Amino acid sequence: MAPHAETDAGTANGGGHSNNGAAGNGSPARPKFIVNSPNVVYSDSEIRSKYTYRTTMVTDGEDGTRTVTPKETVYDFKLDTKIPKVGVMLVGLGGNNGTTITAGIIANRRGLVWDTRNGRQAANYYGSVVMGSTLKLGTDTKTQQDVNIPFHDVLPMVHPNDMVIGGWDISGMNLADAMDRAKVLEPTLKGLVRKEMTEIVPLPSIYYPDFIAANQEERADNVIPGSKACNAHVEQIRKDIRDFKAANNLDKVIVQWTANTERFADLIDGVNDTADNLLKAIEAGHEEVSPSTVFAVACILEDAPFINGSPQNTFVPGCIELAEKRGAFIGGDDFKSGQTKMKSALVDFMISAGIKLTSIASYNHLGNNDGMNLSSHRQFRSKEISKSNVVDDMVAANTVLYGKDEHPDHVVVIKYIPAVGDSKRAMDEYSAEIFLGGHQTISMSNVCEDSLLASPLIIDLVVIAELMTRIQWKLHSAEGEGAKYKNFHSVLSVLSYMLKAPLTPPGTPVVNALAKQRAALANIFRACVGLEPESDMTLEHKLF
Ligand SMILES: NC(=O)c1ccc[n+]([C@@H]2O[C@H](COP(=O)([O-])OP(=O)(O)OC[C@H]3O[C@@H](n4cnc5c(N)ncnc54)[C@H](O)[C@@H]3O)[C@@H](O)[C@H]2O)c1
Ligand SMILES: O=P([O-])([O-])O[C@@H]1[C@@H](O)[C@H](O)[C@@H](O)[C@H](O)[C@@H]1O
Repeated sequence: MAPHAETDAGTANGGGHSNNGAAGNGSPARPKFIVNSPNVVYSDSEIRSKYTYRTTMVTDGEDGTRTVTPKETVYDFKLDTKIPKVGVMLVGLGGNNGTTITAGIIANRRGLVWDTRNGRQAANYYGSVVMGSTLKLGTDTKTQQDVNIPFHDVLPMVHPNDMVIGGWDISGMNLADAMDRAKVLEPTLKGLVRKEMTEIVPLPSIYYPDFIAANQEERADNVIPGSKACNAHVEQIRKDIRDFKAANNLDKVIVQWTANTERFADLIDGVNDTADNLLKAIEAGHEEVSPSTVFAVACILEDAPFINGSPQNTFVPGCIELAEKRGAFIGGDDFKSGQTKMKSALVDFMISAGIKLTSIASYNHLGNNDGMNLSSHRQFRSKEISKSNVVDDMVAANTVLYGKDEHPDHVVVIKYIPAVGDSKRAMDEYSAEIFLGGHQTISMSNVCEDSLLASPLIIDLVVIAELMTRIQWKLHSAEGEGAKYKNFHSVLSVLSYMLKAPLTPPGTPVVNALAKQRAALANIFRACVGLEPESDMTLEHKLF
């Protein structure tokens, strides 16, 4: 049966139209709700709020006493409500994730419906926290029931249907052929988007063979001359960003690395320890500067937010310092899509329930190109690190179960088995000690369609990173220079919910617990419109 003809945009799940009636054309978006508070002021182009941030400070006295003091800090937030026209440039556009998210946005934008063996399937954005989930706004005054709204409606955000997609790949294959190579999408859907996908050809990219597996060489037919870092590469990438922005009449460009996992770069004083040294190392063609770091530097210099969806240490200290100096935004590392997302939720539940997790055996096999790249040890090592560190904060927080430096055994295994393609098989075993010497073992099999789970995260990372560029803050009591509104720190740790190895501002703690990450996201956005964090205390249902 021929693929169903496209339907009106409004009929597909999740596809829908742009939000707030402002389709990324820079006009102010109509808020989905109005906060009735003296602390929130709306204008044609901004929402300003006064927000009291309440924390608790703990002081341990030398005599062993512990004093706990509530602390209040009053902030002013300013949100630019004009939704810009946003372009997304993917490094690795021709890969499984790149082709899948591109086809997915086309399908949603056009409201496509196609035949599958289970019947008709409408386009949707399931798996995107922004487009597929809700958050509690408050309590209905009449029914006393929770009022939940789409996450996307809490603040004016870019709609993925309005995003313009482009990018680079060392493989010059057009996206229709690359989509076939990826073997992720249903033929009926591919048939409906093939024409548009054929017209998208990745820009040539930089290729330094030593950083990815040798088995990737055969696809490297679309490369910019030069096999190590140089200023010309930085300038070419910057020009590509400017040209893409101009050609599509964009207000902003966000760049994401969804190219192959690189080996870790050695951290070398005098090379990548400071911003100046890193720029000099690139100019000198130092062989320890990776392609992903060159992309990051180019984006920082071009003031295009750069997000690393892979586990390598793109953000060497000099790169972070450069972003801080220039007030550019960066975020990473490594999309948290299936096996690790489940791990961070399960470990959070077990340890916070007082169950002493003693070992995690985390195995998976997959057969896509990512898996082939990871079959090379140095690239696997990057992934092993990001998949292994994801429980550290939860273990360290429970000193009842774990002594100093005590932690569960944790083994990560990834095997490449071409036959299963993108349909990764994850098998995990969690062992734990329970009451009175008992033991609990949880064995889990989790078939993760890798690209269909990871691609919606690309949307979340873009939408939230873009939103963060429109939020500024200052201390309410500040005067003089301090009274100027400032951006959030360059390192967008607010993106951690979508990432395995969250990058945080130097010296600040890493939070991997999934529920905490999501709560931080939701409550920061609530604060921008003067709303208290959702505490889930529901005293109104307990005190009457
Ligand atoms: N579930 C997931 O798919 C998932 C989850 C977490 C992280 N990741 C990471 O995301 C990345 C992409 O995953 P994928 O499944 O799409 O992999 P993929 O191998 O299908 O795609 C990677 C693409 O990057 C291209 N590439 C390699 N080096 C490049 C360079 N220097 N410049 C431009 N393009 C380059 C390759 O040609 C390929 O097309 C991988 O690093 C993977 O580890 C994926
Ligand atoms: O599912 P998850 O743990 O988030 O992460 C995935 C790994 O399990 C898989 O082995 C790897 O190939 C993917 O790139 C991704 O990193």
